[in-house]
Amino acid sequence: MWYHRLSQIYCSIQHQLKGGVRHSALQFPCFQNRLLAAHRWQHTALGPLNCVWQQHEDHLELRYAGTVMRFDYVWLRDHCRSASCYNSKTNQRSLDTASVDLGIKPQTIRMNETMLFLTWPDGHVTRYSLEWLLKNSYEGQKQTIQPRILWNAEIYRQAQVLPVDFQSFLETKDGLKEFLQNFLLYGIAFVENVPPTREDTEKLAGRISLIRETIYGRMWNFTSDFSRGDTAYTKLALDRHTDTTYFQEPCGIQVFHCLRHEGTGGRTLLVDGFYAAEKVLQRAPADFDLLSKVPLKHEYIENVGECHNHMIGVGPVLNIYPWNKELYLIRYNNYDRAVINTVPYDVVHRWYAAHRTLTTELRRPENELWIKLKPGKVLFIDNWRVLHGRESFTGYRQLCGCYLTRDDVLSTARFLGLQA
Ligand SMILES: C[N+](C)(C)CCCC[C@H](N)C(=O)O
Ligand SMILES: O=C(O)CCC(=O)C(=O)O
Ligand SMILES: [Fe+2]
Repeated sequence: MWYHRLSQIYCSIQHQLKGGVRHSALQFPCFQNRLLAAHRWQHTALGPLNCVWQQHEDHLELRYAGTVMRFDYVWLRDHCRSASCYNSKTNQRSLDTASVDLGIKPQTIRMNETMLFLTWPDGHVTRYSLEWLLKNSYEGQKQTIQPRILWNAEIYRQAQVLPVDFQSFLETKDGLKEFLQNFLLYGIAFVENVPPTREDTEKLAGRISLIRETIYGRMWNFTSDFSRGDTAYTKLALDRHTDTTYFQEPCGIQVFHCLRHEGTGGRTLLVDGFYAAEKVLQRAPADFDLLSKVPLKHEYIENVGECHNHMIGVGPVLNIYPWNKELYLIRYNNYDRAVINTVPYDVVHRWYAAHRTLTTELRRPENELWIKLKPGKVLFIDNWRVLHGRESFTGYRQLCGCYLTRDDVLSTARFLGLQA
């Protein structure tokens, strides 16, 4: 499962951090059997038996805080945090990994209540805190999933997520943190009382990230003048989609600020793509699997005025981390999807069926959140998760905004202590 409810996540994190479960080796029947193995289980000498370990031919096995972890010896040597192997001022490795013997084994292993000590054949000593190992092991990582609240219109409305005030966003750490927490949980967040100018919108963006300059510029201001060869620059309706699917790395975040609209229509549609994908996973797991495996191209070809652009991005609709199956990016844009020539005809047909299943979920009316963007209210959209669209409109409508680099937004969130 790539998705867990928030409470479960917090629970398991707390559980890990506090080392909630402390077992002795003998409480586990399977451990008794393992005692018969060539290498015997060892445990910490003093106090509660909260950690047991066993030295195998090619790895070290550790049971700590209810988790069985297995560490490759080269890995243990490579991650040594001693002053000569790791520069803790720059947080960079100094050790030349290529100089580590791939058959390396520790000469001695020792442990106290909180630390593991390994002495290597050349006498070098590596120390690890058990908490660090737990946090950084493969087995620990498998359990870590970005906390998210998947939503449909009802869930989002019920949550009554408040917009953050412009001043508080710009001037207080709490305002910024609240905003980012909302953004991470829901994939959308609002700032209100923003002066309706491009400069103030830019100021907002600069508070959390670098602006990602693209073929559309840095800050863009657009209206229905067809100044660019794309439907966005018309009055036509746009079905739900994610942007810049034709980049090798689609833009992480999109910022929208409607500066003016004198006319009718033009409401914004938002749909949580991860919510829809989860429904596909539950109802048709084979479709989910296919959507995560079939690579597709998206393409942007523009030859209007001075603008000559030809972009191609390749990747599946659903992108999941291979180690924990967590969904992290959805690429969905039927306008910009290119010719499918990456898979044979029979797979193509199954892919169309899977795409239909996802589209059905994305189009369920109860999953649609419709809002009218107004001057002063700025919307941030996680373009890797939440799809946007718009109703057709009449009259003069001017939108400004920008794309943000995802790395920088997440970096700001982490700096504020959020899990991102
Ligand atoms: C936001 N802004 C008007 C600058 C760009 C519009 C990009 C539209 C494109 N079809 C896509 O979905 O990526
Ligand atoms: O006009 C709008 O509200 C949004 C258009 C759009 O999808 C875009 O600019 O990416
Ligand atoms: Fe768009």
